[in-house]
Order: sequence, then C-alpha cells, then structure tokens
Amino acid sequence: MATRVRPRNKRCAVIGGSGFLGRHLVEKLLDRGYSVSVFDICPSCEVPGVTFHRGDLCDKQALLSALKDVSLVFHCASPAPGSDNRSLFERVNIQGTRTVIEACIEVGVQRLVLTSSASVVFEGTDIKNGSEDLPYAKKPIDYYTKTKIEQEKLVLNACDKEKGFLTVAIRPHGIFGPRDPQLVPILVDTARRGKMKFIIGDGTNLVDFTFVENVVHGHILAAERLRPDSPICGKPYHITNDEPVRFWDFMSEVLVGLGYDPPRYHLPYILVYGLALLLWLLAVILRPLVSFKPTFTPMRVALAGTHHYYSCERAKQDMGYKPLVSLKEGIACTVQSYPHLQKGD
Ligand SMILES: NC(=O)C1=CN([C@@H]2O[C@H](COP(=O)(O)OP(=O)(O)OC[C@H]3O[C@@H](n4cnc5c(N)ncnc54)[C@H](OP(=O)(O)O)[C@@H]3O)[C@@H](O)[C@H]2O)C=CC1
Ligand SMILES: CC(C)CCC[C@@H](C)[C@H]1CC[C@H]2C3=C(CC[C@]12C)[C@@]1(C)CCC(=O)C[C@@H]1CC3
Repeated sequence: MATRVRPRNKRCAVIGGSGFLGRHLVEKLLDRGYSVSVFDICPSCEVPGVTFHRGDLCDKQALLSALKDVSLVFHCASPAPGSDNRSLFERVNIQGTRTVIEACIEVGVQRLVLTSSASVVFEGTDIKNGSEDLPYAKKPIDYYTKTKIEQEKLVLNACDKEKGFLTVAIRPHGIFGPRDPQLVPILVDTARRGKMKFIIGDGTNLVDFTFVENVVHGHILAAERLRPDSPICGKPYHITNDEPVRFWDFMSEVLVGLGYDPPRYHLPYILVYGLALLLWLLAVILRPLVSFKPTFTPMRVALAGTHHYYSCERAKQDMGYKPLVSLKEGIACTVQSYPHLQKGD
C-alpha cells in the first residue's frame, strides 16, 4: 500500500502520546490529517497509523531519532502527580524538558506546544477567575507543581523567533474524560473504601473541571496559530470548560452517575488539611520501613476545599478558543465510559 507523504508542517510528534491526554490528542491529530509519531516510556499506544517510539524523554539520542523530519512537537509527558517522587519529577519535568528543547532545536523542529497546568499559580488559597498574569506559586504545595513551574519557564523562555523556534504553554485544569486514569478511578476507589462520605469545608467552593476534548482543541488551536507574527509566542494560556462548578457538586454527579451515594457530612477544611499534612509527614518519615500512600494528600485536600477557577478569555481572544463540549455532556460521556467502575461491578 502506498503511504501518503504529508507536508512537513503536518508531521508532528506527541511526547507522552500513550497517556490519557496524549492519546486523545493523537486521535484528533490523525482525524485532522496529521502524520503522528508518539514518543513515550509506556508502550500502550496502539492507535493505527501512528509511528511509536518507546523511550525516556531524558534520553537525547532516542529523542533525536524520534523527532527527525517532524516540525511540530507536543510535550505532554509527566510522572503522575500522585507519585510524590521528588527526584523523578525533577529528572523528567526539569532535566527531561531541557533535553526535549535541545533535541527539538538540534533537529529543526519549528513549534513546541507544552502541556503545563493551571496549578502552577496555585498555593492552596482561593483563586477566582485567575488570569495568566498571576505570579507563579512562591510556595508550591508539592513537587509536581514545583517542577511544572520550572518546566513551563524553560519552554516559554526557549521561544526564539530569530532562530525559528516557537513555543507556547497550555495550562489545562482538572482534565476529565474517558480513559482518565486519575480523577474518576481515585474517586471510585475512595468511595468503594467508604471514604467518600464527607464534604471538606462548606461545599460551596467553585473549581474548573475541563473535558479532555476541549483540552485537545486548545492544544491544536495553539499549534496551528503558532507563527512568528502571532501574539501567542512564548506565552501561557488557560484552557478550561469556562463553566466553574462546585467541586462537591461535580464529585457528586460523577458518583451518583456511577451508582454511589454522594458525600453528605461536612468536615472543617482546616482539620482535614492538618490531618493530611500529618499523614504526609508520617509517610515520608516511615518510607524506609513501610510504604503507604495516603488518599487525602495536602494537595488533594486543598483542591477539594478552595476556589480555583481560571479565566480563559486570553485563549478566546488570541486563538479563537471556545469549549466544544459542555460540562454536562462531558460528565455524561465520562460516566458511561466507565461501565466497570459502576457500583456492583
Ligand atoms: N490530568 C490532569 O488533570 C492534568 C494534567 N496536566 C498535564 O497534562 C499532561 C498529561 O497528563 P495526563 O495525560 O493526565 O497524564 P498520563 O500519566 O496519563 O500521561 C503521561 C504520559 O507520559 C509518560 N511519561 C512519563 N514519564 C515519561 C518519560 N520520562 N519519558 C517519556 N514518557 C513519559 C507516561 O508514562 P507512564 O504512565 O508509564 O508514567 C504517560 O504515558 C501532563 O503534563 C500533566 O502534567 C495538566 C493539568 C491537569
Ligand atoms: C479523594 C477526594 C478528596 C478527591 C478525589 C478526586 C481527585 C483525585 C481529583 C480532584 C481534582 C483533581 C485534580 C488533579 C488530580 C486529580 C484530582 C486531585 C490535578 C492535580 C492533576 C494535575 C494537575 O496539573 C492539576 C490537577 C488539579 C485537579
């Protein structure tokens, strides 16, 4: 069978393309006529039509061969936030991202789109309709956030119109959707262990949850608008569903959709946060002897008990972004994609 040769600007690579967001992105890029290579440490990307390169993004030689002939790179690889492994985060998100930038420049990649996170400005206190002008968190709550900040700075500072290397960072928040390995599975696991009975705080805190297809849409718009004359070069952009929702209403809707009871009883935020800090400290101290991972980490408790929603006005203005799927549709689609997590299964 003859293979169609695509123009270089339609040849892209997705680093982290086997992951949750990465794989949705790969599928949409293929639909839009891109030829796609995936570079990932995890070998689970079996999407037909994709060239798969297995490797660690800290390995420059492996990257150089995977990025040959590619003009556009999406970097959406990261260790999972729950891993709480400082050296892994530093190695992959900081040193690894440096390596990605060097490799891109060496092989002549012209555009690099980073998946950052809106959490780079989150310090555990309320953020209401936060814009991209908010400063980076001075005291990030965890190593994931700390290294995502450094990663974003590296990518945005590497933007160089003279050298023809353009970069942009997309900051999604609370991504959910089919095949998400985090939000719904952790929620259901917590419910199955009988720990989802409590609302942390008064339950009125508003947050952003963003359906994965909207996040993908934001990435592709950014990539296609990344030209030397564009205002988006070297800048970060929030991508959300633009429908802040009460954290506990969202959790309840997902739980009820899957057949579980919603949480009912209230616990004071400060008490739960203090307990989570204590548990985290215990886990660190006891790590040489026993390994246990608390469900209620300080970061999760902070996310569950504060306002954190962001304005995506800038993405609307500069790249014509508009969410394609509403929160209601996104939740329905997500719930029905997890038949195995339904109560009783
Ligand atoms: N999920 C969310 O709510 C949000 C996510 N983000 C960001 O979006 C991006 C994608 O997240 P998501 O899809 O949820 O995460 P996933 O864990 O599903 O995907 C990340 C992928 O990167 C791979 N990876 C990890 N380390 C390396 C490495 N050293 N070299 C090559 N590949 C590696 C992972 O493999 P393995 O599974 O084997 O580790 C995985 O396949 C991340 O950058 C994350 O920080 C931002 C905001 C919110
Ligand atoms: C146990 C319950 C209190 C909470 C269960 C749900 C949580 C697992 C998720 C709710 C908000 C999510 C979230 C992220 C991970 C999963 C949650 C904590 C991120 C930390 C993922 C990475 C990011 O960049 C930011 C996300 C914010 C929201």
